[in-house]
Amino acid sequence: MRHFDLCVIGSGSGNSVIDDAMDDWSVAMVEAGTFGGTCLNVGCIPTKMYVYPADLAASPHQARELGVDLDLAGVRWPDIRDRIFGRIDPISSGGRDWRANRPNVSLYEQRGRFVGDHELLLEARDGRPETRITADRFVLANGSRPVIPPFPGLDQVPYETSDTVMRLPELPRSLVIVGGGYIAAEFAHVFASFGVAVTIVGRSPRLLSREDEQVSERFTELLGHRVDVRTSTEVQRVDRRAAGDGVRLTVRDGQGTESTIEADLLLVATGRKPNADTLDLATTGVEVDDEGRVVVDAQQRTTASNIFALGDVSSPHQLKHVANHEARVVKHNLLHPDALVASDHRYVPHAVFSDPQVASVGLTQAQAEEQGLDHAVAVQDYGSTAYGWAMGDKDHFVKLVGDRRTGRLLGAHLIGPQASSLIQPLIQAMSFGTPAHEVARGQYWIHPAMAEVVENALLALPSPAGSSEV
Ligand SMILES: Cc1cc2nc3c(=O)[nH]c(=O)nc-3n(C[C@H](O)[C@H](O)[C@H](O)COP(=O)(O)OP(=O)(O)OC[C@H]3O[C@@H](n4cnc5c(N)ncnc54)[C@H](O)[C@@H]3O)c2cc1C
Ligand SMILES: NC(=O)c1ccc[n+]([C@@H]2O[C@H](COP(=O)([O-])OP(=O)(O)OC[C@H]3O[C@@H](n4cnc5c(N)ncnc54)[C@H](O)[C@@H]3O)[C@@H](O)[C@H]2O)c1
Repeated sequence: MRHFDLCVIGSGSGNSVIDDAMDDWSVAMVEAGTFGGTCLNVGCIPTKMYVYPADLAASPHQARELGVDLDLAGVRWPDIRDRIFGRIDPISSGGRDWRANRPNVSLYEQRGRFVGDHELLLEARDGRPETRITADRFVLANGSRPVIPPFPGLDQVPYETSDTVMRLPELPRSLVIVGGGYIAAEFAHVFASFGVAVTIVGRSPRLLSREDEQVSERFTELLGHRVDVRTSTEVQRVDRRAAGDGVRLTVRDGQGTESTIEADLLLVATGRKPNADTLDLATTGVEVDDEGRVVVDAQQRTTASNIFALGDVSSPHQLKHVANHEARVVKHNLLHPDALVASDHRYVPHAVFSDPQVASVGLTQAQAEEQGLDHAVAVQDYGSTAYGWAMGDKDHFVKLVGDRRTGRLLGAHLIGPQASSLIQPLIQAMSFGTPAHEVARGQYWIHPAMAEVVENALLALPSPAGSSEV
């Protein structure tokens, strides 16, 4: 049985753990799926490559209100799809080849599961024989997968998940999406912009229900102008549509009324669960929590010695920037076992790349209230700034929650154009502990850029006595 200094399971963020400083280590990289993991192949990157053309396709509507008549002559789905995967697939295969050819790395393209404390069984696959390996250290970086709810009839009909929907041969005429979170919000924008009749079935009263309530309410309202949004609605069963292909969902709304929704295609977007359960961890001493996540401490150590974990398999955030950060921490801690560092999860931001965009960091207003914090709230409309006038904006805003005592930000919640970029100075302020007033007044803000909406929101928070007004 071959023995390694290090074994990394999962080639997404796990791939970046392997460093030149480990050139004299023998390393096993184990990957059961497409090299590069979720973000590159079926996640962040292809979705955003779809969102950009979707933004273009949706622009005639906004342009019309500003006196510019544009017509959307058409959407060439195969061209959009092939541009995206023509770019991504070679990155995945190039990354795979580069990794496979490193002299100190053995790439096992097989599913791994533990059969002993530090012993992994690699299942036979495509002519590769079943193999066992051992290693001194392991990194569990094997991600998460879509949750498929047990709706009656779902196993009898064809359906898509985010893993498959981006490679469709052609656009459907209609699409029903079950779920009201990130994936539903982003794909609803993409497909609706491309002319598909989209229905979202969400069981919560609002879409993006974990966002600040005001943001989630506004998002639900605005997406509802372009998409048939059914909130507080539960799926009762799923059948094939009577005529031809497609599906029929029987749903029940908040009043208990049953109705049916028919569509060419069904997209299930009801969350992702960690892949910890695929590793047979019972033999290792690695603890898994009630939600199926590998338990890690601040240094990304599991409860078993010399086994680290990172990313979706252990993180409640399920975000690529978090997985990347944790991979840097694990790499450092593998190389410097006597000087361990901790992950910084104080201010984890996220963005939803829909239309409108949503971005958020820190506490919502409701969380600040629940925690009994002495807080102030400022809400600034994009439309109150010069760039907002230029865009004719009537719908979007920046909402800040500030700590009255320290003058620092507790949370920031943006809904509107470029929210994912506009939020960055606010993440920076929170991470470095800069008071809101200092962020606003301690630097120039370019006039009349869109970022003035952030400056004005900061200035709308109460400033500590004696703050500079200059
Ligand atoms: C549609 C979609 C859009 C997203 N958009 C964003 C976004 O815009 N921004 C953002 O921050 N995040 C986004 N995410 C989330 C982000 O993709 C994930 O948080 C991130 O990719 C997780 O990285 P990871 O390294 O933990 O796991 P992965 O990248 O999933 O890597 C895990 C790898 O392990 C392999 N594996 C699993 N089990 C085994 C096993 N037993 N043996 C061998 N190999 C195994 C898998 O095949 C996979 O390749 C999105 C996710 C999805 C699904
Ligand atoms: N822009 C981004 O950063 C981005 C984009 C896409 C995905 N992601 C990551 O991927 C993860 C998965 O995305 P997602 O949208 O699937 O999950 P999500 O957790 O954002 O949303 C899941 C939705 O499904 C609903 N749901 C769950 N079980 C259900 C059931 N049985 N019946 C009906 N509805 C049900 C929930 O109420 C929720 O609205 C996200 O949590 C996020 O971390 C991130």
